[in-house]
Amino acid sequence: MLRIQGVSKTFFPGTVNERRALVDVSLHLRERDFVTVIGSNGAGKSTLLNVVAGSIRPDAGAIAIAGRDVTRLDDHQRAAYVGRVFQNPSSGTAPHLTIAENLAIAQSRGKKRTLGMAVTARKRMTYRDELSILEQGLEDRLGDWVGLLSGGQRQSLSLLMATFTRPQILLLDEHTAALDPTRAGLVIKLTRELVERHRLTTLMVTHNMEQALSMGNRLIMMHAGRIILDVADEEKAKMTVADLMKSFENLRDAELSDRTLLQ
Ligand SMILES: Nc1ncnc2c1ncn2[C@@H]1O[C@H](COP(=O)(O)OP(=O)(O)OP(=O)(O)O)[C@@H](O)[C@H]1O
Repeated sequence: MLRIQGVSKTFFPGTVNERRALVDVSLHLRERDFVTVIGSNGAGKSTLLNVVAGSIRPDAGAIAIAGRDVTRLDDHQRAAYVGRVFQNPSSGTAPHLTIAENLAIAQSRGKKRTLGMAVTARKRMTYRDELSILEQGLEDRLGDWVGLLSGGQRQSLSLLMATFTRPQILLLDEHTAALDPTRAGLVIKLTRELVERHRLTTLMVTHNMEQALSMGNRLIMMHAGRIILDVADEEKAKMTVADLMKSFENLRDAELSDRTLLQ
């Protein structure tokens, strides 16, 4: 479903600010794989999602979604294939438009902008049905501005919007990190339900080890632009937070000894 082959990305190459964000990364997701992505700050997790979404063009390598090479398509051209939810609840929704208008935009994603953007009575019924899945009463607030919603409600709406057109790939970039634990829990429950219901293939970045272990069928750990751990199925099911912490500690130790060697 998603094939990332030998992808590299360096920001500001050849300058003092050079950052090797991705180094020859290859990753293949089968249909309905749900992969959680962990790693320390600056490991390359968001850049990985950005190159899949098309908002960053890699320096080398190729990306194919559902068998189609999308490497040269920009993010607008990939919108029909990719749904995305960001960390900031404001990023996925338009605050000065109503809930119904936001959903109409989501519905038209990846299609030519036509009269289809109008919110018809029939569409309102569909939106009501879809919103009721969130169990937050938003189905009765179709005409409310999205800016009036709480962070958790906006993030739930973002998730619904990202999955509205049943994308080939769902990208979740720390989408619960800005929420309090109760709201984060609700959004995680909703994530599981929507991924299951629409049989989505998903890449989810998180700093929460428990989330990374309890969600999905596969986990990858990134460090310095590379995938350094890739576990799936039973092997993943057996892993504990302590195992993951140990992997992080080993990395730190290895880095410290590298630095000592360089001195
Ligand atoms: N647009 C950019 N311009 C310059 N450097 C960037 C840009 N985006 C990312 N980087 C750099 O690339 C490296 C990887 O960043 P990235 O945001 O992918 O890491 P991350 O694993 O998502 O980190 P975090 O957990 O802190 O969000 C970092 O060194 C970062 O400073």
